[in-house]
Amino acid sequence: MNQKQSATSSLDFSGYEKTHALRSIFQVAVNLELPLAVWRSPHQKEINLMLSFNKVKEVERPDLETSDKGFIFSPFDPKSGATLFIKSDFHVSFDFDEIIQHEDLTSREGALQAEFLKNVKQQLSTPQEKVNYHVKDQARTEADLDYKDLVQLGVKAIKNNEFQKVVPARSKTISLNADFDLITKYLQLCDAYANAFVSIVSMPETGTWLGATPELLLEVNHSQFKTVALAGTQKRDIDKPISDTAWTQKEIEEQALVSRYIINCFKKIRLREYNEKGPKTIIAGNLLHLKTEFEVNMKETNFPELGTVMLELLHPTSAIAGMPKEASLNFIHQHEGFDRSFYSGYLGPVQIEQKTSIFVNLRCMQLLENDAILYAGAGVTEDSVAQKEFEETEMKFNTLLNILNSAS
Ligand SMILES: C=C(O[C@H]1C=CC=C(C(=O)O)[C@@H]1O)C(=O)O
Repeated sequence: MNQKQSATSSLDFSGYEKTHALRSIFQVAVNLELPLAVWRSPHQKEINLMLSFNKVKEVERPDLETSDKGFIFSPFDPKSGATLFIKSDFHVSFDFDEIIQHEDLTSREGALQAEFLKNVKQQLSTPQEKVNYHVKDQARTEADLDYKDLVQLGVKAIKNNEFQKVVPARSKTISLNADFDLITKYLQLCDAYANAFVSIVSMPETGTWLGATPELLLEVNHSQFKTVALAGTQKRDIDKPISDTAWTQKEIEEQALVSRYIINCFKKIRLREYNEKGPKTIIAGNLLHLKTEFEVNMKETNFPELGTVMLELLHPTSAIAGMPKEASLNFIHQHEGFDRSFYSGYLGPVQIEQKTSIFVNLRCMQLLENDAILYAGAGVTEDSVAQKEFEETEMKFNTLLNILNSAS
């Protein structure tokens, strides 16, 4: 029988630089083929590393309220793969220099933890410049249709009244610099994008994904529920105050469609009491977006399972699929021509101190041995110009490329 035991940790990180400790734990987890996630929430300093001493779990229908503590990682399309859950068996929180650990393990997990801790100690005393990460070999699919042609096809379908909006995406493969180090780049992303959710998800089943997303899908913090409608993109001019930003009619409508989608989800469950704030301009690294926030008090509305219900209704939102959902998804499946995999899926920590924060996996890339695949999409409406949407995806790639190409 697997008896639960509360293992006391024998790891002492004092005297080690935070980056070195993070690097050491990451390296040992990968060596032991453990699934792990690293994240830094928007506007926080603290970096979290969570791992499981078990294989990642497949979840058919996430139940956020009754879930174990862990990290959820879901592809865009449920048909392309299951939603995965890394149960938290070990969670280190790098809060400035303080490191907190939580464990509650079975005896098998405890034995693996002992090996893990022993290896981390060894690794801590070894100077290290680079970490390895999980790589999943995969057949690379290149889209048949040129992106601008795909956008034009979308505009034509909109003019034909097939749907109102679609968000076609593309991918781009780049070579990694010979001195690429995942942890160095991760920390640079955290510094550069204070208001993004910056993450690494690495496991044998999915390989390694790195991202800095600006888009919250949903948050449940005690009894407070939040979601946002994020859309409309322009390049940020750092010399200009964001209050001076002007948006075109096309961008205003594109974002309003995402807000309308969220309000329709509330309508479906007869939820009438919500607070709506916005839209306002927000900074997302090198870009600006329009954002409206929606908040619900789950106690006052007597809706304790709102997180789970809304996760099912919201994903994929019209910020990544289109409006109406079914027709735009059909278009994407029929014409996009490549597997989005975990791009525009969702990810985030679940039930950590009664808080769940799930983000849309944007501005992300999948790391291969020597290459990386970047992903980006753009919201297409009746007034879209193909060249502009193409440039927008290039700007979205730059969120990561600016950091990848910077000196380490
Ligand atoms: C689909 C992406 O962004 C979405 C989120 C914000 C703005 C968007 C836009 O303006 O098109 C997209 O809807 C992406 O980054 O790949």
